[in-house]
Amino acid sequence: MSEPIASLSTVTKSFGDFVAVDDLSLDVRPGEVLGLVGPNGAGKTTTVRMLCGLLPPTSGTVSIAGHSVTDEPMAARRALGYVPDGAPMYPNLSPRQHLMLVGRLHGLTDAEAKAEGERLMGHLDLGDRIDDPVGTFSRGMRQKTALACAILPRPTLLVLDEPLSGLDAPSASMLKAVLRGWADRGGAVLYTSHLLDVVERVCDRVAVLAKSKLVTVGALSDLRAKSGSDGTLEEVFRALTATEDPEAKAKALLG
Ligand SMILES: Nc1ncnc2c1ncn2[C@@H]1O[C@H](COP(=O)(O)OP(=O)(O)OP(=O)(O)O)[C@@H](O)[C@H]1O
Repeated sequence: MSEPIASLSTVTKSFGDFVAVDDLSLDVRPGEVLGLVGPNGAGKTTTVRMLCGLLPPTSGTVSIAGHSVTDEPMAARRALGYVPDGAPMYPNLSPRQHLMLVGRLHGLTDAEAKAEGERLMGHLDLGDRIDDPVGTFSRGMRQKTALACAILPRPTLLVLDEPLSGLDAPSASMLKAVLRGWADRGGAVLYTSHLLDVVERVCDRVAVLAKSKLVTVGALSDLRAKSGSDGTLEEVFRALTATEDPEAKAKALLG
């Protein structure tokens, strides 16, 4: 099997006495969209932040494209495009300024970043807003700008944390096709989401985290076999994470 594009190896992250990610080993393989799912507080964002070099692991190692995220952060970052949840950006800067910054960080010339940035923003229906401050943008517009910044340098690995939130239906459909196309062209995608129907349709493999630990990782058929459920990813997820029936919970909540 070919070398993984990204690896977390026996990674643990503690905040004081609390272990947020416990002894996690996970590979992202070339050509795949890997889904990362789990209940609220399971440790998904903490895992993604460690993978992207934004949070140092307490123990274990993380690498992207063969480069240690802690020892060779610049080389690892050059292989990575990251769209964080909520896409925090510099409010006073325009998409063009963000794209130029990203371009410089990744060794593109300003002319290359300008041309490619304009092309991407045009396809994202934001060509006419490329010089406006992102602080004036809607959530979905910021999300699209963050996506353009992430894919501008054509990274080997795309990491997206809940990327569909805020996108309108056509934009969400386009993004799903982009993820699939990215992987089909030899890149890799780590995709974190609570939208299990989308994860089921887009991802080749799914990693299930619960209570800081990896419950299992595999294709939906593997997860079905492991859970003993023959149903949708949502049903498999409930079985694997021992989540209560939502209807019963809603009844209890309403009293
Ligand atoms: N900086 C921090 N300090 C203390 N605890 C933290 C910190 N960051 C995360 N945690 C804790 O780690 C656990 C995992 O959080 P994380 O954000 O990774 O979960 P998640 O799976 O992304 O959840 P959600 O689906 O709700 O976004 C939570 O209990 C959270 O309170």
